[in-house]
Amino acid sequence: MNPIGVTCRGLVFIYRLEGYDVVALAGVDLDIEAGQSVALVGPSGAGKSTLLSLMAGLLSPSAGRLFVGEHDLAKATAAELQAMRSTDVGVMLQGAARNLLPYLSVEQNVRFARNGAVARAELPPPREILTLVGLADPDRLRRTPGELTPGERQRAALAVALANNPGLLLADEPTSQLDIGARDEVLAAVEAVRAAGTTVVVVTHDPEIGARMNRTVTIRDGRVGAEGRSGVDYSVIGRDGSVHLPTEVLDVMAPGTLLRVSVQPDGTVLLTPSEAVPHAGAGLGREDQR
Ligand SMILES: Nc1ncnc2c1ncn2[C@@H]1O[C@H](COP(=O)(O)OP(=O)(O)OP(=O)(O)O)[C@@H](O)[C@H]1O
Repeated sequence: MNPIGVTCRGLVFIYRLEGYDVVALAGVDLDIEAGQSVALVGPSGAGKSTLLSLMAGLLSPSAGRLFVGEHDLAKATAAELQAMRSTDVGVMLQGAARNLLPYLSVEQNVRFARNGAVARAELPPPREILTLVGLADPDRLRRTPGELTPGERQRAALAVALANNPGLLLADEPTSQLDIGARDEVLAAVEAVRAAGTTVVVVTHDPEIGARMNRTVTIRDGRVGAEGRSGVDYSVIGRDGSVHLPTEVLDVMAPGTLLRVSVQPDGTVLLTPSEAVPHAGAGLGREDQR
C-alpha cells in the first residue's frame, strides 16, 4: 500500500435540480499529503459529504481541479473512476448497511470486495484485514451483518473498504449513532489504519475523531473555513482573500461590522473595528496570524 495524497483547487460542485441549483461546494482549496489523517468537520449542509463523494469519484466536479494521487478526477471517465476505487481508494459510506451485502458473512463480504478489486499480488488476505479492525475471531467471521452489533457492523464496513489495500481511506460519519463502547472500537480500528500509513479522510461530527487526526478542516458554506492542528484553531485565507471568522469572534463582531486590517512588521494583522462602530469587537484588537 502506497499512501495517496489529495489536491483540491477551486473545487466547485453544484447539484442541478429541476428549476434550481444547489451550490454545495463554492471553491475548495485543500492539500492533503500522502499519509496524513484529516477530519472534515463543520455544520450540517456545509458540503462535507459532497467533498468526500468527489474524492471518491462518486460525483464529478462542476468546476475546479481535483487530484487523488495521479488521478485527475475532473477529467476521468466513469471507468477510470471505477478502476481508481478498485485499486487506490477505499470508501466507507454513511450507514454500515450501505457497505455490506446482507446475505454474506463478514469474511465473505471482505472476500467479495477483494475479488472486485483489480488482482494484485500484494493484497492482504481477508483475515489480516479483519484482524486490523478487531473482527478476526471465528465466531464473528461467520456472522452476517444482521447478526452483528452496530459497532461490529461498522468495523465490518471498514474492513470491506480496506479490502483492496487502498492508499486512501474515505469514511463518512463512521461513529454516528453508536454508543460509547462501540464508538471506541471503531475509533481504535480507524486509528490502526492511520498508524499503518494509509491516508485517512473522515467526515465527522465527533470531536473525538477530530482529536485523533493530524488535522481538522472545517467546511463552512462550501469552502474551507478553518483548520485545526495540534489542538490550535486557525482561520484560512481563501484564494479570493476572504476569511471565515471564528464563531466566537462573530458573537462580538456581528456580520456587517466594519474592520480596518493592517499588516504589522512582526507578522501580526490588526483587526480594528471601524470608528463608525465604536463598541464592536472590544478586546479583539489583535489577531495573531501564525
Ligand atoms: N443529492 C442532493 N441533491 C440536492 N442537494 C443536495 C444533495 N445532497 C446534498 N445536497 C445539498 O448540498 C449541500 C451540502 O450537503 P452535504 O450533504 O455535502 O453537507 P454536509 O456538510 O455533509 O452535511 P451533514 O453534516 O448534514 O451530512 C446542502 O445544501 C445539501 O442540502
